[in-house]
Amino acid sequence: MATDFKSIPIIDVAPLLAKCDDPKMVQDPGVREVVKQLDQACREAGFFYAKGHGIPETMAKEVRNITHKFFDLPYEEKLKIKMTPAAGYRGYQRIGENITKGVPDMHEAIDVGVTNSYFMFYHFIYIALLLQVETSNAWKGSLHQPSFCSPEKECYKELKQGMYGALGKPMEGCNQWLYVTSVSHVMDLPFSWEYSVLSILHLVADLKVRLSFGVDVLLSCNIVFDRPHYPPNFKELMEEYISLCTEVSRKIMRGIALALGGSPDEFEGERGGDAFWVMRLIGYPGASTANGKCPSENDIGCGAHTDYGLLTLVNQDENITALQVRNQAGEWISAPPIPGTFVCNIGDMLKILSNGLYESTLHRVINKSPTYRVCVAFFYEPNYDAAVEPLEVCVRKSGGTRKFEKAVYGEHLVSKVQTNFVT
Ligand SMILES: O=C(O)CCC(=O)C(=O)O
Ligand SMILES: [Fe+2]
Repeated sequence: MATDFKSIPIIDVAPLLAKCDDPKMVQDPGVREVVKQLDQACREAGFFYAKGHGIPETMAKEVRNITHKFFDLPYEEKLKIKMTPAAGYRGYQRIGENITKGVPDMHEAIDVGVTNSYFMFYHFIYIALLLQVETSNAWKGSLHQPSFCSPEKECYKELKQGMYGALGKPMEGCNQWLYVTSVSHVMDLPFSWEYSVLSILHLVADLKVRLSFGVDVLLSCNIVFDRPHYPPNFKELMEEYISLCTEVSRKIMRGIALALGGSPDEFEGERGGDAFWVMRLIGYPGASTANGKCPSENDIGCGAHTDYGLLTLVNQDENITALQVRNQAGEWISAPPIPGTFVCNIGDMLKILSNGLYESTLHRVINKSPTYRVCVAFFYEPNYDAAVEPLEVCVRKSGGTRKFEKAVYGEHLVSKVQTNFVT
């Protein structure tokens, strides 16, 4: 339950992170202190700054810099990976395309995926499959929405076709990111024989598909083949960043499990052992003071909302205060950037699991500065098919009444994504 907090606490999570896979972690005085602070912050604000998380500030900054570079690309380039329902809600959303409570948000965004180590292998399989297509008409349909997913780690964690049946269907799709398939993109990368050979093979496969199926397939091939020019080294950086954020989140969640009075692995196994995650790069244009107009409360970068899952790590641009968190009295409390920290907040699923002991607090973004602001938000979620309900220990602690029905995380995500996205 949120209170009338006036500022957001800063927690040094280093002692927790150092010991959190130690079977004796519960007895460690450093861990206990962090757990106590987490409990207070999650009860009172639902928000805290995490310092001592171990992800170097140089890396966090590089991630933001590269995000700036992506949004600096010409609009036509960014549109090449436009987000659509058919693409499993992955890709680029232009300004105003994200909707919060019926109002278009003044931000642009991309949900990012990056190539994993099986990248080359998948590509060769892909090419081989494409070269076979002319022999089977059945491939026509699947080419429109490729039935095998791209070899990326997903912006939304990868959901393979059929993985969760009807529940997973809306989020299936290839992340429209870092598909190193066009010569133009290859030119952006340091020279490598592998990429060059791959690129030529892709072109051959593409040509063969076009000859076989004509214009209809040509369109879908363009979706696959025509990628924007990405800033170089994006892949390696994001891959590493995502894996570090996943690990930091898992460890903080072990502390939060203790804070709720559970065992450290409360959010593992069927609840979060295969945690879904989403990485969202967001760009908020600077407030325009042109034609004498003052930046107003109407220029909402992102309308008041709660996050959907367990824990969010927000990596925000330096020197611009734009994120605001609502306290119980309805006041908006600023969460200015503090170098070396993540702003962390709990999501709807943790609110349910904690039986309301912890709040998923409303927050919003208003960029009143004239400078373009980026934020890289990493959302750590339960397993996609997790049935989430209040933990017994939390029901007991909160007077014995269950305050929430069981919710399936994937359903919650899909309903949110579908209402937040305008086609
Ligand atoms: O831009 C920010 O600081 C936060 C963005 C946010 O709240 C979100 O994407 O859920
Ligand atoms: Fe949020």
